[in-house]
Amino acid sequence: MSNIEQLGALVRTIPDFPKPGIQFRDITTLLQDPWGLKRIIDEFVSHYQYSPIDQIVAIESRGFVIGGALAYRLGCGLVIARKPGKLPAEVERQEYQLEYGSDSIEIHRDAISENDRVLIIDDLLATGGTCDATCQLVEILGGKVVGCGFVICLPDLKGPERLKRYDNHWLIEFEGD
Ligand SMILES: O=P(O)(O)OC[C@H]1O[C@H](OP(=O)(O)OP(=O)(O)O)[C@H](O)[C@@H]1O
Ligand SMILES: Nc1ncnc2[nH]cnc12
Repeated sequence: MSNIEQLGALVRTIPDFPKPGIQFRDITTLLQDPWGLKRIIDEFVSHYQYSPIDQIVAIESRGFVIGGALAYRLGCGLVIARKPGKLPAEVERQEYQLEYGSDSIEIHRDAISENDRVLIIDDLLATGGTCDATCQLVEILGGKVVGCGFVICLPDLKGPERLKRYDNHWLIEFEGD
């Protein structure tokens, strides 16, 4: 088995969560495996180590875990994009549709400076709504999105098409969702 196949085998699939018909790809089982956690961070480091990045924007909530470890390894800053009402200072907000509902995402207005080179990190790319909204927030604040990185992509939900204007990278794919 390749490293990537082994990583995929560490992801747990929960049928009908949080709604009937959704196959929930649960990365907690991957994160709690010492080899798995190190492997995903090392894979991202080797992909992004020569890209000029000022800030990682990590998306709530599982994106925080990966984004935090990666920002430490790449020596860049960490900005958190949060669900509404969680950030204490002035925010910019975008609404978006999810595979299973709608939501909004917020970022502190002073977290991104003009021309900051920003890498967006999340655990999973499904429809791309969450990441697209986050990219828009970064651009409204004057940042440049240099890439979007995910542990998992569900290509059938067309996230890569929605984000085709960006340089997207993911480690594991699950077809048929
Ligand atoms: O590509 P999309 O269709 O936008 O879906 C992907 C998003 O959905 C999940 O988060 P969720 O909204 O479940 O929130 P959580 O991480 O806080 O549990 C996942 O962690 C991504 O952020
Ligand atoms: N199928 C899925 N599994 C885990 N997180 C998701 N976010 C959106 N769709 C998801």
